[in-house]
Order: sequence, then structure tokens, then C-alpha cells
Amino acid sequence: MARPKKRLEGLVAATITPMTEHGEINISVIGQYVDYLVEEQGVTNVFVNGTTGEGLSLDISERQQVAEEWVKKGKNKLDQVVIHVGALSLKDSQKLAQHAAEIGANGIAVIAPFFLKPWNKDVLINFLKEVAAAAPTLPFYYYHIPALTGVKIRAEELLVGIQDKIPTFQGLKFSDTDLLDFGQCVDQNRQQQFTFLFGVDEQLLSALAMGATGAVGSTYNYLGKKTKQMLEAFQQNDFSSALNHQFHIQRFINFVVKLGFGVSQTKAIMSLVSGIPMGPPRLPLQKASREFTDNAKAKLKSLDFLPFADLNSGNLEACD
Ligand SMILES: CC(=O)N[C@@H]([C@@H](O)[C@H](O)[C@H](O)CO)[C@@H](O)CC(=O)C(=O)O
Repeated sequence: MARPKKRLEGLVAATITPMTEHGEINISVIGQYVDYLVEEQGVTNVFVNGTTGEGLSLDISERQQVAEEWVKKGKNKLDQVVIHVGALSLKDSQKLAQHAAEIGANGIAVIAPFFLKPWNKDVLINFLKEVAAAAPTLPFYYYHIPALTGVKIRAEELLVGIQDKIPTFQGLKFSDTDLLDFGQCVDQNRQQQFTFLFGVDEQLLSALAMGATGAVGSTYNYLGKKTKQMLEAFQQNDFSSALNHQFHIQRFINFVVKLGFGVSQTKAIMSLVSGIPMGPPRLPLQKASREFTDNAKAKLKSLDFLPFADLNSGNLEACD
């Protein structure tokens, strides 16, 4: 059975796909992006071409180029590079899975197909199994994100006997707020040594209490250091400090959610905080507004989340 040499643990940044002002992928800044995550945020695992990375808005060749660049630039710097290879077409997904294995990625993840949808657990597993089989040496993660896929099959049900069907199954990336489902995934699989990655950053502490072994999220791109403080406090059984850290993070997320928060806004915030031009999102997404970025910047400052006192206005290129 394929197992990563080291278990995927701790924080995993759901990477942004940098783009030029003309909407082309801009892989030239990925090396700089790797250094920023490692050196400034202490984040050494990445999840590439997922929701934040607009994976489903890229064509196959673009997805392969982005994946390849992360593996290349992450060599000897990142611990694990997991590639999301989910697609509506099984063939595309298999092609991407095979490619991920060829380039030396550390794992693959797949969402449920979301147009012609699997209507029950067995059908979904059959789809996932066919993708996993295209990369038989790579650990496989199911990416559960029902609010976006519309596939509401409970993760708990899906995990029953999953390794009999998918021998490379390694774990779950759980991007949902149903902590009953999440808790039962952990509780019913205590013997399996699965990896449980939680994907709702503002609720991570609750998931840690339920047994999450790590977390994948968009905010770890720029709040990685802060979130690591929460993880450390939790590991030291200092629940009061961990809660303070979670509330601190929630104050920011709550603020931006009220303004309207998604991939476009993540790109703008990351450009602002890191100084790396992430560019605009691809249609159908729209650039974050200048008003959003100004407000987010003021909030980051007031919460002491900005590494330096004043920011170069050049970092605001992602905004109108
Ligand atoms: C719906 C969504 O984008 N969720 C984010 C969260 O990190 C989210 O941005 C955060 O919890 C703020 O709500 C991640 O789960 C997405 C993710 O891991 C990915 O990009 O694949």
C-alpha cells in the first residue's frame, strides 16, 4: 500500500494559482511563493490546484504546468506537495493523476464529480477508485466539499471499507462544517491511521478537538504563522491560549466574510501581505474591489497580522 514516507501533518496551504493581468497562469513567481510560505509562514506542505488554486478553471496543460512547478521549486524546501486532480471527466482526472506520479508529487486528492453526479456512496467510490488506480504509488485523499460539489454523500459512509476498494486511500480533506460527520469519520477509523485534514480554517480548533491530524486552507497562505501558534498551544494542552488564537483568527475571517470572501479576495489579500503578485482570478470570478482590499488591509493591521508597518501600494495590483 502506498504510504507517504512521512505522514501529512500540520498546516497545508491551499495554494493560489498566480496569474498575469491578462489571465494567463504565471508560474514564474512560484519559486518566490515557496520561499515565502516556508520562511515567512513556516508552512511546508501545499495543496495545489484545489478550490483556492482555481484548479477546475484551468485546462489540463495549465494544471500540469502548475503542479510541475510546485514540485520542482518545492524540492528540498517543502515536505509534501499534494495535487488535486479532480475533474468532471474521469479521463482527465486519470491523466492528471498519472502526471502527478510522474513528476514526483507526494499525493493526489479528488473531489466528487459535480455535474453528472454520483448518486450514492458506491458509485462515488467506483469513480475515485478509477482515478486512484491511475497513480498506484501515490497516497490518495478524498476531498469532501459538499457545498461546492453539491454531492452530499456523508464522508463517514464513504470511509466504510474504503481501503478494500482503494488500497492507496490515505485520508480525507474535509471542507465542511458538519462536525458530527467529521467526528464520526475519526471515531470509526481509529485503527486505520488515516489522515484527517480539516478545511474550514475558522473552525480548526473544534476539529482538532475531534481528532483532525492536520488542516488544508486558504488562510494558511498568510496566517500560517499565527495558526501554527494555535496548533502548538493545542499540542501543549494549553486550551485557553489555543482558543485565544482561534478567536483572533476568527475576528479577521468574520470581518472579510461579511464583506464577501472567496478565491478572488484570497488572491488580493495574499498579494498584499506577501508582496508576490498573484494577479486577478479567472472568469467567472471577478477581481476583488479596491474597497475590499483597503478594508482587509486595515483589519489585518489592527489585528497585528501584517509583518511590516506600511505596505507598498504596488502590492495592490490585484485590485481595481
Ligand atoms: C470553500 C473554501 O474555499 N474553503 C477553503 C477555506 O480555507 C476557506 O477559505 C476558509 O475556511 C475561510 O472561510 C479551503 O477549504 C479550500 C481548500 O482547501 C482548497 O483550496 O482546496
